Formats: sequence, C-alpha cells, structure tokens
Amino acid sequence: MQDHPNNKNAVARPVTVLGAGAWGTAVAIALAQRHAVRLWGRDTAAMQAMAADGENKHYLPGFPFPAGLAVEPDFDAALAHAAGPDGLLIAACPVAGLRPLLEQLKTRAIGNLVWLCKGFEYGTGLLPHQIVRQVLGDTVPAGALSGPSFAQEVARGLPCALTIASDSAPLREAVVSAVHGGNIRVYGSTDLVGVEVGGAVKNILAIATGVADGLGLGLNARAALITRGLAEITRLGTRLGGQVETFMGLTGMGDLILTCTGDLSRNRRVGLGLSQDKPLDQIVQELGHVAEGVPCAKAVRELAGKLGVDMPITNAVAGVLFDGVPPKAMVARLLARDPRDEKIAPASPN
Ligand SMILES: NC(=O)C1=CN([C@@H]2O[C@H](COP(=O)(O)OP(=O)(O)OC[C@H]3O[C@@H](n4cnc5c(N)ncnc54)[C@H](O)[C@@H]3O)[C@@H](O)[C@H]2O)C=CC1
Ligand SMILES: O=C(CO)COP(=O)(O)O
Repeated sequence: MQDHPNNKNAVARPVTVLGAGAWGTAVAIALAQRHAVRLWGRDTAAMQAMAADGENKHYLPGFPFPAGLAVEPDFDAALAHAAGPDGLLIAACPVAGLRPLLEQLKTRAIGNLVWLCKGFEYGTGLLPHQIVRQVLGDTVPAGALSGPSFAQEVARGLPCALTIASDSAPLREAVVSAVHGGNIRVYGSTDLVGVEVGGAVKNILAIATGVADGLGLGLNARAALITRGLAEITRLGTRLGGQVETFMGLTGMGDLILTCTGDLSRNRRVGLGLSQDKPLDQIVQELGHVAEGVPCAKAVRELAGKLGVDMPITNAVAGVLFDGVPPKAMVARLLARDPRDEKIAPASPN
C-alpha cells in the first residue's frame, strides 16, 4: 500500500468493483494504488483473458494493472472480498444492468455500496438510487459516486474531482476515506436526486453538442446549447426534488462541460456520428461502449412529458435518435421556437 497524500483519514479497505468496462477498470486501477482491489465482470472468458493479459484490452487498452488489482472471475469470491463493514462494493455497470446486478446482491452481506452509472432506467423512469431502494431497501449504506471523470484520464492518474452523494454520513465518510487523496478529490453531498439528474441528462446534451459541432455550427452555438442544457437539467432536477446549487457543481455544470466538449465522450461521439447522417446502430457498434444518453433520451422524454417539464433540447435529441428527424432539422426546430425569458427553472412549460 502506498501513502495516502492529502487524506489524513485514509483507511486501506477491501474494494470490489463489479463491472469491468472502461469506467470500472479505471476506478479499479486508481484505487489499487491504495487498496486491495478485486475486479469482477459478467463475461467470465473476458475476465480470464484480462487476468492473463494484466490489462483490459477490450474496454481500456494501454493501462497495465497495478499490483494491488486482482481480476476475480468468480462472483461469490469477489463479493466475499468486500463483504465486511469496512468493505467497499462498487457497482460499475450501465444503468440497464443495475437492477439485475442488485437482484444478485439481495441476499448477500454488503459493507458499503457505491454505484457509478449515470442515467434514468428505461421503462420505469427511475434514478439509480431509487432502483437501489426498490431492490435492497434502506438497510445497506449506499451512494452514488459521480462527477466529471473520463476513464482514460483517471487511469492515467490525472487530477479529477468527484462527488459522493448519499443520505448516509458513514457511507460518505467511508468513500471519502477510501477514494479522496493524491490526484482525486472527493466532495460529499446529500442531494442524491440532484447529483443523479445532472449525471443522467448531461449525456443527452453531449449528444446534442456533438450534433451541433459535427454540423459546424460554431462555438457560439455550443455555448448556447450547454447553457440552455443546464437550464433543462435544473428544470427537471428541481421538479424531482434536487437542489439548484447541485446543478452548478461538479455533477451538474462540471460533468456537462466535460462531456459536451471533450472528444473522449462516447455520447458526444454519438452526436458527431449523427451529424454525418450515420445510422444509430452503426454508430453504437463502432463505438463499442455504452452511450447512456441514448436510452436516457427516451426515458427523459417520457418522464418530462408526464411531469409537464419543458425539455426542448432533450426532445430534439430524442427526435433525431428515435423518430428519424434529420440533425439539421433538429437545429432548425430548436431555433424556430418562440422567444421567451431566460428563466432557468420553471417546473412546467410556459
Ligand atoms: N467511461 C467513463 O469515463 C465513465 C462512465 N461512467 C458511467 O459508468 C457506467 C459504465 O460505463 P463504462 O464502464 O464506461 O461502459 P463500457 O461500455 O466501457 O463498459 C460497459 C460494461 O458493462 C457491461 N454491460 C453492458 N451492458 C450491460 C448490461 N445491460 N448489464 C450488465 N452489464 C452490462 C459490459 O460488458 C462492460 O463490461 C455508465 O453508466 C457510464 O455512464 C461514469 C463516469 C465515467
Ligand atoms: O460520464 C462521463 C464523464 O464524466 C463519461 O461520458 P461518456 O459516457 O459520454 O464517455
């Protein structure tokens, strides 16, 4: 174990990461500098290949595993590693995989549970913390770790700042003590709704910005989309009970700026592909990773429609993704909307 610079409360903990995509692997690599980490993924053959290669060649190539990181293809053994009260269990799957994963955890001992996924569940319109409560109840200390954080940069050890959102003060303290330090800063929040709405909706707005940039609409248009996108996040988020200040923070504005402007973003790359009139299936296949903004656009369009929350950019993105609206027509429709005051958060359309 190395020292824990910048974290006087650091405690070495057994950590298990469930989900071996780009983000789960990057988090496992980063935490393995200070903790004994087990990395599990649902594809046993892929996990065996990862163990042999000492690297996740499919989802995060070029980042050899450090000594503190062990691949664990066996689910029970992976859970047992972090089952004690000091243990940290990190669910690193996409939103679509969270409920099935939690179902597998229902009868198991869990010390502390953290999830990393960003989105609303399609079909139910639930946020991840609501899925966790539905499946596991309130008995497990649990929270969402979110914020502007491209996997490749975290795996390289570059600086980043994250937020742990949870109702449980001991959980927040456990995550800060485990993750804060060195080049990672971790802030605490009790606003689970605000943190999760920001992380979910920014992915849809990154698709919109990718479309605009791909069409060559310029930096003014990009800034306008990001700013009015933040208004959409805030409008939906406050309607669901989130706090305005959360949307101005790391998991709101911070992650929105990163994902809309950084070419490492998969969601932004979906938008760039759409701007070239590529079919969505082809874009997703070429990407080889999840782009949460795609299912999320459908989920948020439905949810906002039910709640009467005005989300024109989200609706425009969903129109391109699912209704065959050409990207140029999407932009024309947005520009053709009636003028209005620059309000951020009226909860209903006006
Ligand atoms: N990559 C990044 O930089 C960051 C990603 N996230 C979030 O973390 C979550 C996971 O993203 P990545 O690991 O980057 O995705 P990825 O596409 O690199 O990997 C996805 C992983 O989940 C598995 N998977 C795919 N569909 C699944 C399903 N329906 N059920 C269970 N497992 C499934 C795949 O086998 C793979 O191991 C997403 O919600 C993403 O928004 C959050 C912060 C940063
Ligand atoms: O959430 C992310 C960065 O914070 C990753 O965004 P993408 O899924 O668009 O790559």
